[in-house]
Amino acid sequence: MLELMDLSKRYKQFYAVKNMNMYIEKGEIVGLLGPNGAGKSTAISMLSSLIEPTEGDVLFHKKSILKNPSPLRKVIGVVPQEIALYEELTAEENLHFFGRIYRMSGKELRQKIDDVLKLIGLVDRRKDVVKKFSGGMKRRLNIGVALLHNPEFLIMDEPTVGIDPQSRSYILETVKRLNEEKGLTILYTSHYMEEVEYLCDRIYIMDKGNLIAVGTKDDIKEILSAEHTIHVEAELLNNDFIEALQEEPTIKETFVKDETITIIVPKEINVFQLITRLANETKVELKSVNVKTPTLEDVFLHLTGRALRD
Ligand SMILES: Nc1ncnc2c1ncn2[C@@H]1O[C@H](COP(=O)(O)OP(=O)(O)OP(=O)(O)O)[C@@H](O)[C@H]1O
Repeated sequence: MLELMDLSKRYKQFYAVKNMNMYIEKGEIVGLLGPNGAGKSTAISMLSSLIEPTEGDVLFHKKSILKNPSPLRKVIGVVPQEIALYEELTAEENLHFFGRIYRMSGKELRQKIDDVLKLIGLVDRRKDVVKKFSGGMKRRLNIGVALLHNPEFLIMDEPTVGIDPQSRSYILETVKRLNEEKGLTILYTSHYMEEVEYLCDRIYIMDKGNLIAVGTKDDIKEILSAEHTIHVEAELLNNDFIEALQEEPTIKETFVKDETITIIVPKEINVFQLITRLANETKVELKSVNVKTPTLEDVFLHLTGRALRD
């Protein structure tokens, strides 16, 4: 349905997106994952024809959107990262305002506003002004605006940033339902691994403007198939232990977060023996050493040497 062909965006000498290739089939939820500044928003802006690429092309049903963006524009809904709502208007008034921009009116618009309010779980709050809403409710209304004109293809730019866990899971469930029940094609960008893992069949991972991994969840996890990801917990971590792990040549990556150390080692290494020895030498009391099923987060760590939320 949609294809990105060697798409690049350059600002002076700096490539925000470089040679990006991607396809999205009808009915899919595709994940675009990457840390802040990876180039996700720039890619989305190009593929939704908001900004022009420096090089490359975007094809919608095999036709370039650069020459003629209107067939795509008619069927996409974009949920921007920034909340775009009028604080002084009620939820209903906001939907009405944006519906009018989509040239909807009368009974059709009233019916659609009712449907959307139900879908985003804000029927009871329809008469409340947006400035009284929590961050999560604003995000949900932001999504509602993008759904007013019955889009076939929904682009969501980090729709769960900075919200409470309930709103987050509500949004994730809504995205799943929109796909399963209404057949909506969705491009979902996030820097949360677990969201993309939960929602998407196919995933593109970006870093510093480049795609660094592409495939199904299983394909991407396969990248780690020759390695184990181990989580090490200690009573009290000390720097000597961390340094010993970092300097150990058989350990590929060492990453410390709170009291847990994650390391990546080739499968053939007897990791329990190794860690116990290093802990003894540096006088660290181990709490647990667990081999984990690799997550996409581990894949990102493996590919870039950095955690996704650095
Ligand atoms: N108009 C612009 N001029 C110059 N540099 C830009 C411009 N827009 C984006 N960039 C740079 O391009 C890079 C990618 O930005 P982009 O917003 O696409 O990343 P992102 O993955 O969406 O991250 P975030 O989650 O922080 O929005 C960043 O380094 C950003 O500073």
